[in-house]
Amino acid sequence: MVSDVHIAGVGMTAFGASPERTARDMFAQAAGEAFDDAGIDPDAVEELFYGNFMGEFAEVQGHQGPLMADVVGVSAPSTRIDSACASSGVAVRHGVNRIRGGADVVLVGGSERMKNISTAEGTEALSAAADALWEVKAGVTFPGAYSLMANSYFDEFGGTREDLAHVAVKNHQNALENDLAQFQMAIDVDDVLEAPTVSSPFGLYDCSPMSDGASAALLVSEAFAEEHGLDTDVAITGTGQASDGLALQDRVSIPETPAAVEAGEAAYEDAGITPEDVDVAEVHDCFTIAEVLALESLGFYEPGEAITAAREGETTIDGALPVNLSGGLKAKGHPVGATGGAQISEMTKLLRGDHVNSDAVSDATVGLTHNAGGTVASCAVHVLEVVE
Ligand SMILES: CC(=O)SCCNC(=O)CCNC(=O)[C@H](O)C(C)(C)COP(=O)(O)OP(=O)(O)OC[C@H]1O[C@@H](n2cnc3c(N)ncnc32)[C@H](O)[C@@H]1OP(=O)(O)O
Repeated sequence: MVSDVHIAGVGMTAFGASPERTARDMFAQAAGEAFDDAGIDPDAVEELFYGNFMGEFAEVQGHQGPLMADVVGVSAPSTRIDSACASSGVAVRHGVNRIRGGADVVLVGGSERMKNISTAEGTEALSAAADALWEVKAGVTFPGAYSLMANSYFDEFGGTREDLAHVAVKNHQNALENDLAQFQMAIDVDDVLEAPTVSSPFGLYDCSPMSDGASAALLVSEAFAEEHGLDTDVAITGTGQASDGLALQDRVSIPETPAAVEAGEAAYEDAGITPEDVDVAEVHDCFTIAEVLALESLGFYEPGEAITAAREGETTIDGALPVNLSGGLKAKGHPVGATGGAQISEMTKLLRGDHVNSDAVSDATVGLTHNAGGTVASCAVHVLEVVE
C-alpha cells in the first residue's frame, strides 16, 4: 500500500481581473501563502510542477518552470505542465507521484493571465486545446464545443436549458461569501435564461469567465510531516488521470467523457473508495453542461440523470452531494492553468474547516476534485481525505 501524500499548505490569489499583476507575481503570492500555511521554507522543496496553458499570450514567453522556481525561491528541478485547462490538476498528480517515489516536499500549482487580452483573442488562444486539424478550422471554439455536447445530451437523454440554469444559480450562490471568487453575485433562473446568447444553448451565465489567478499547494510525505510535527489534516489518498482524442467528431458518444470515467475509476481504486464514499466534490464546470457530464462520468449519477440533480437541489450546499462549494469555475473564475490547483486549495480548506462554506460540510471526510482539459481530452481526478 502506498503512503498518503499530505497537504501541508495551500494558497491562491483572488480570481478575476488583475490588470496590474503578472503571472509570476500571482504565483509568488499563492506559493508564499502555501509556505506560510505549512510553516515550510522554499529551500525544503525538492521539485516544482507548475501548471500553465496560455503562456505565450501572457507576459511570460516560455521556460516557465525555472522562471517560477526562481520567483518563489525554490532551487530544485522545476517543470511547466501544460494540459490545457487541466494543467495544474495534472501538476498536482505529478507532485503526488513524486512524493510516492521518495521525495519529501514538492510544490505544485499554476498561474494564468487571461484578462490582459480581449475575449476574442482569449477564445482563439484557448482553441489551441481543441482539434486544430478539422474542428477549429470549421469554427469550433470552447463555448461551441461544449454547446455541441449540451445539444447532443439533450438529444440523447432529454433535458432543457432551464435545467442547466440551476447549475449556474447554485454555483453563484455558493460563491456569495467566497472573497476569492470572481463573482460574488446571486443570480436566478430567469437571469440565466434572459442573458445574451454566447453559443446556443448557452447564455452568458452558462459560461465560466476569463480570469487571472494563481494557486499552489505544498505536498509532503507522511514521514516528513511526522518528523517536523506538521499539522496536516488532509491528505491526497487517490490520483487518476486519463486522456482521450481531442476531436469530438471521433467520439462514440459526444455527451460522454470517457477520460473522466477512467480518471475517476483510477482515483477511486487508488484511494480504496467508491463514489458513495465521497461527501463533497469540486468539479470542472467550465460550462453548465460540464458539471452534469462530470457528475455522471464520476459515477455519482447514471448517464442522463445528473441534469435533474441541480434542479432538484441534490447538489446544493445542503443537498445529498454538495458540488462546487467554492462557486466552481462558473463563479469563482477559471484562470485555466491555475484551476486544478485552486480546486485542491478550496477542498483542503473545506475539509479542514477553514473555508467560508466549511460549516455546511462539517461531517465531510472525503472530497473529490475533477479537473478537465479541452473537450475532456485530459482529466485529472484526486481524492482528498481527512487524516488523523
Ligand atoms: C475545458 C475548459 O475549461 S474550456 C473553458 C475555457 N474557458 C472559456 O472558454 C471561457 C468562456 N467565457 C468566455 O468566453 C467569456 O467570458 C464570455 C464570452 C462568456 C463573456 O465574454 P464578454 O462578452 O467579452 O464579457 P465581458 O468580459 O465584456 O464582460 C461583460 C460583463 O459580463 C460579465 N461576465 C463576463 N463573463 C461572465 C461570466 N462567465 N459569468 C457571469 N458574468 C460574466 C462581466 O463581469 C461584465 O459585467 P459588467 O458589465 O457588469 O462589468
